[in-house]
Amino acid sequence: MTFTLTVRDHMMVAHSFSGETFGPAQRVHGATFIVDASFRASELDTDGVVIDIGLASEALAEITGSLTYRNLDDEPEFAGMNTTTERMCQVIADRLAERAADGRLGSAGARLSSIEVTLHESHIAWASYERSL
Ligand SMILES: Nc1nc2c(c(=O)[nH]1)N=C([C@H](O)[C@H](O)COP(=O)(O)OP(=O)(O)OP(=O)(O)O)CN2
Repeated sequence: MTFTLTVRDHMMVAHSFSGETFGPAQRVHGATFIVDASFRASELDTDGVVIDIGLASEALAEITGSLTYRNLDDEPEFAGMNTTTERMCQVIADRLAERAADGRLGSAGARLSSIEVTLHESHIAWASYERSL
């Protein structure tokens, strides 16, 4: 039995990719992603929630806020990395997992079984990454 709570945010970034696969996207281009973060747990807490929506929204907003309006090519942490939709799902999920581990998601952090992040890059394409906690 698994319960899921999902919150949504968005972010706007610029980036370029390395590799012939990407054609014109090897040049710097912009992307506006809708970002969905899903928190999963097998049990609800005594309030009947997986995680408080406000807490989950704040955590996601902190992360998207730290990335938005940036050219990811200029960010040292992404040096040598293609910041694809898939990769950015992993980056955001890992940052949420850090927050679960260090207590910033409150008591939910200890109950969560996994976090899944989905980035919608357009109405026809999206990617997801799920990691266990
Ligand atoms: N698996 C992924 N493929 C691509 C990603 C990605 O993040 N993951 N990103 C891009 C580009 O950033 C952009 O979103 C689309 O660029 P575009 O050149 O339009 O790419 P398309 O594959 O849609 O079209 P082409 O026919 O290759 O130009 C690209 N791929």
